[in-house]
Amino acid sequence: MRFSRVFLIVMDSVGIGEQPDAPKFKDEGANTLGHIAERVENFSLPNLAKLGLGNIAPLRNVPIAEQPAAHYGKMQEISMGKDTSTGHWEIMGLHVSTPFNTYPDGFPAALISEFEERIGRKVLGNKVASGTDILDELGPEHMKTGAIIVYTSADSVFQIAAHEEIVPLQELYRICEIARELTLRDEYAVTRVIARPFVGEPGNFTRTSNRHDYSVKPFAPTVMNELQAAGLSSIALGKISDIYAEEGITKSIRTKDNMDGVDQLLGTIKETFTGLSFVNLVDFDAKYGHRRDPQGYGQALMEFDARIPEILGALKEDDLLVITADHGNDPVHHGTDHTREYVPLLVFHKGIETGTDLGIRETFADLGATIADNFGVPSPAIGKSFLSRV
Ligand SMILES: O=P(O)(O)O[C@H]1O[C@H](CO)[C@@H](O)[C@H]1O
Ligand SMILES: [Mn+2]
Ligand SMILES: [Mn+2]
Repeated sequence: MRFSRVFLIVMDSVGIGEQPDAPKFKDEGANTLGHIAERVENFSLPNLAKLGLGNIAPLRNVPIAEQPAAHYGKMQEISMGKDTSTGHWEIMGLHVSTPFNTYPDGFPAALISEFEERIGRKVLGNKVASGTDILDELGPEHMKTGAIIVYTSADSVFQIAAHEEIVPLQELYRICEIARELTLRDEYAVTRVIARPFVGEPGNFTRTSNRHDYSVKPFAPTVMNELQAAGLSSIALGKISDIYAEEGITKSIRTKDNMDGVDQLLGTIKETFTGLSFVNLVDFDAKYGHRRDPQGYGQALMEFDARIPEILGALKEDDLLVITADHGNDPVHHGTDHTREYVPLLVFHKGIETGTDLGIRETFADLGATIADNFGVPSPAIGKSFLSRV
């Protein structure tokens, strides 16, 4: 069957157990969904369970559906990275075979001093840190001196934190553009610069939704470029337009949080178009995974689960819904970084009587290949379409 519209939900960081190559990433034993299900009291995901989530892997309180309403499986990432860009790019058909540059010891002194000169402010931090811990540590000094906070992580990110009342947003964005320009040079090759504005008082800082990401462009056309070139819609909701650096996108809408992401997706279901509507729900990752907060993560999953009936009810006969993720972020794992995990795959449309097992997909790109197949646009270089099994 061919579908007029594909609705793709990436639950950011909702992994479903370690991949065979997890030890290479120091992620043996990681299991985002599994550990949340074990740890969180009164955990249940009744609607995702009906779709077949419990058929993918054993999850406490998520029963195996006898007649799953969706096709189900899990996907393996083949790219050499476990960051958001790598995961999303692979979903849309790119194999990231050279890992992005990371900066476990902070950025080179030459880069920082050139940056300081260009922006007319000093830099604090310049190290690997959790984005909330570093505010507690350096926020007060930042407020006193006006020096900005620069930090990174296990990902290829140059993150810039500043208080909205000390560095006005427009200035922070300008500073980020300068950082973007400098770090695009081959010698640095940083994937993303991220503005991390915050508000509040020492000891009580909160980050605002004025976060903004400046990503490098995907190194080759993705399935979304092909959709756009074929005159189809490729609608980006939430962080999607940042992740693909506006490439292959016909319309984009930013979102405030997960529930707004679901609202915006429902908004596009009610519109008339042919093509893709693609949302990233980032709260799972940013608010709970990196914060190592299994309770909060569990609640966020349950809140999302509660919206599933609304989404299914709004779909038309020739719509396809796909729910997946981009990497893991096990909130009980060591450190505060992503984890190398399989991602769940749930594929729903109204005509399914009993969902079938799509197995372990060898690459996330099987999804991009399926979308390309459905719309009759050129297939990506990697990935096998599972459209005939849908
Ligand atoms: O600790 P915070 O600031 O949330 O940062 C996290 O968010 C970054 C971008 O997704 C990741 O690389 C990780 O560092
Ligand atoms: Mn992510
Ligand atoms: Mn993350």
